[in-house]
Amino acid sequence: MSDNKGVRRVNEDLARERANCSFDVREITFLLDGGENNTITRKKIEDFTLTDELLSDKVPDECLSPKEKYENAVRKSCLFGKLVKDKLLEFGGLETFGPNSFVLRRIADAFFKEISPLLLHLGMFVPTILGQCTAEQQSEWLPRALSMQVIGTYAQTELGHGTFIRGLETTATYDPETEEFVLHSPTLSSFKWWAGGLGKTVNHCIVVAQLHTKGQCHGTHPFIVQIRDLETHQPLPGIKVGEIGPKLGFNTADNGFLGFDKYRIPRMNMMMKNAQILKDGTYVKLDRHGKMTYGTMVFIRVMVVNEVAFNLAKAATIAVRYSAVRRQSEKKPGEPEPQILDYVTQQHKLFICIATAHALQLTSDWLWRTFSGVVTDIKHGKTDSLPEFHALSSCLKAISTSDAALLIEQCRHSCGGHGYMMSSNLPLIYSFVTATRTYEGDYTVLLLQTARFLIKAWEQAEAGKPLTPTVSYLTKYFKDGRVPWDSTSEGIVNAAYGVAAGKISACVKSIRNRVKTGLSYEDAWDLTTVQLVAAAEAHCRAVICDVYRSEAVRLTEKSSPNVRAVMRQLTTLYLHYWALERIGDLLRYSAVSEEDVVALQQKYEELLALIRPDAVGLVDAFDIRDEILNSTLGAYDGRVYERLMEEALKSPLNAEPVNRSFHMYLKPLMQGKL
Ligand SMILES: CCCCC/C=C\C/C=C\C/C=C\C/C=C\C/C=C\CCCCC(=O)SCCNC(=O)CCNC(=O)[C@H](O)C(C)(C)COP(=O)(O)OP(=O)(O)OC[C@H]1O[C@@H](n2cnc3c(N)ncnc32)[C@H](O)[C@@H]1OP(=O)(O)O
Ligand SMILES: Cc1cc2nc3c(=O)[nH]c(=O)nc-3n(C[C@H](O)[C@H](O)[C@H](O)COP(=O)(O)OP(=O)(O)OC[C@H]3O[C@@H](n4cnc5c(N)ncnc54)[C@H](O)[C@@H]3O)c2cc1C
Repeated sequence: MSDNKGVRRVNEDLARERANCSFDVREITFLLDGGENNTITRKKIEDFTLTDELLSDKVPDECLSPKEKYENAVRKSCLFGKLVKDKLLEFGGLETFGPNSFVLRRIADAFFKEISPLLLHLGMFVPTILGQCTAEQQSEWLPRALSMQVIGTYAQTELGHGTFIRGLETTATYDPETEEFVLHSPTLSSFKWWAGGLGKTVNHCIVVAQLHTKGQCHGTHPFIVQIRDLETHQPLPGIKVGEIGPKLGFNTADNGFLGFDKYRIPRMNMMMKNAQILKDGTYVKLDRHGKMTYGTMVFIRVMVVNEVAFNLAKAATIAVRYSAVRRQSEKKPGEPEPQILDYVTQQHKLFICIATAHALQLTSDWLWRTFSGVVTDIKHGKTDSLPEFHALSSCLKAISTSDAALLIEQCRHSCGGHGYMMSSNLPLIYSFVTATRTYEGDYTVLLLQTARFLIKAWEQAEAGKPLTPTVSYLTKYFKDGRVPWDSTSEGIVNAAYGVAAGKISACVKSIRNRVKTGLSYEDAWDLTTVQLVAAAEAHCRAVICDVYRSEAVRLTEKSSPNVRAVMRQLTTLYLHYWALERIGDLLRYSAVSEEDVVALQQKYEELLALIRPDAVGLVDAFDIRDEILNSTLGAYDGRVYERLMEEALKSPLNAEPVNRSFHMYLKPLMQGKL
């Protein structure tokens, strides 16, 4: 596939797709990056970080032993960390939580096929110091953490409890004699379990423990705990720490366990922004809201929406490019084999992935802006917006991770057998994203948190009280009756809100009817949880549809007509896809008719045909470099078969023509001598 100057040519089908694309790809890249300047900065950062010297791996990661994989990930984390520290100042400094942190997080995928053992340090340890420490504590810990003298993680979950934080068993008992806390793990189930980097990498850790002072328990609080010697890295006396073993993914993250045997830490190692222990052991609560210590979890939930949007964009890029290169079967006897992208079923599998990646990216940008507003409010002592934001971030985290995991798996299905190859990168992308559905709050648990808020909002609507923005639709749909049907995009968004309102109303009725039969409210709630989860899902879907549609319109106001057209096609496709997926709900809660359903299906199929010529251009617009995609099937040049063979030849099993097992086992078996 090289021309006579040694320049690698692009696969002809891909080249033709690009020549036929109706819009300027860069325009959509700028929209997704949040402006041309962001794209320029991103590309500069990519150029200086993605060097062959740092990235080259002689043996594919997946062919290494678990120990070698981990060591390689540590080596690369350190090289990457140093590079970032040395060079990033040129780009305005290490804004750990600014736009550059998203860029860095994405570039990190080129270094770590799975995950960096230092991710939790930057992703959770540093943010928790920022969110939970006083200014004085920050000035002690932040410089040491940012310069990587102190490397940390976040250890909340225990062997026995993850979801139910109030059930955590690790204790931190204050001793006024020595002005220290005594950390203790009273049971096996109280051992910390899961924290990333804990197994072998970190020397410090944020530990969430039940605070006891003056004979009273004040619930869970966060503490900074040194667990390893800074010189020798040996666990300190009183600390039992190790790695938890192989997992579906995250295998380079050295997730760990940790137990304490009456281990002492100074009083000031309690993170004291929201509560304090005075020297004499007096407990002072500063958090009027009550859940401010859960702040890091809210921050990560916001970040995760962005994470999964990007990972879905990666999977869609791989699957769409591969589908343009791959030819299979014949549509009519004797005709040449078509590109598999020409099968309408393939378009149905893949175009929703592109649209969802856009929907989640724009929703994530909007959520991030909303979050910034909430953080500013909190800085000014206002916590009124927190319940709504907790409900919103909980459901968006749940739905975005669940949608992304399902669609990434769909991308793998759409690549047939080759999608099952590790070298396609689809299995690793899936294993990473499917974990997001669980960590930082399980899917069902978070939707039930949102449902709690929705039921309260319904009761407020009933009482004629004003509602906060994301639930204000409940006032409009409060009265019983079906939502009028209108097949415009705006009409579909309204119907989605109508469905959510109908489902919330049904939950309220169900709980009340159950209470009338003599059940307690808790039991009535519990029996209604299947409906409550569905109501929270419907609410979240309506929010995503609404935000995606309105943000896409706003962002493309000044775009070229062709970009506006294709962006409109994608949003309309998303809305039609979900209307058809939830057609039972629409028939129940809206005035949609049988003819309307037929029209929805027809329009959906027309949209697939309209988007088809631009599909490759749309995934090119994600502008994900080959080093980050890490995929034999998805590289820009489309050299799919060549790359598959090149990677296969790197397998250690191909290093020798005959494996020793032949002489040890097969030959004796063949000769009846075993
Ligand atoms: C080197 C290379 C790297 C380069 C990288 C460069 C930069 C990096 C930068 C960024 C990184 C970006 C992203 C990181 C991405 C990925 C991270 C990777 C891995 C992450 C690992 C995951 C870590 C974890 O999982 S940590 C553990 C998380 N655990 C949980 O989430 C537990 C879930 N459980 C809960 O949240 C709660 O227990 C609960 C279910 C909510 C119940 O709580 P409880 O206290 O029991 O509640 P209670 O019933 O008493 O009261 C409920 C009441 O409280 C309100 N509430 C609950 N939570 C909150 C909240 N968070 N905020 C506000 N209010 C809250 C709730 O609404 C109820 O109110 P009411 O009574 O109804 O009024
Ligand atoms: C890859 C990965 C990395 C992680 N990293 C970290 C880390 O760095 N630090 C850390 O502290 N933790 C970490 N965790 C732990 C993670 O946060 C928890 O696993 C997660 O919060 C779920 O809690 P759990 O495991 O206790 O699940 P459980 O709560 O036991 O859930 C099991 C099932 O029970 C259901 N369930 C539980 N409670 C309810 C309820 N009230 N109502 C209805 N259904 C319910 C759930 O829906 C689920 O189906 C990580 C986990 C993973 C998978």
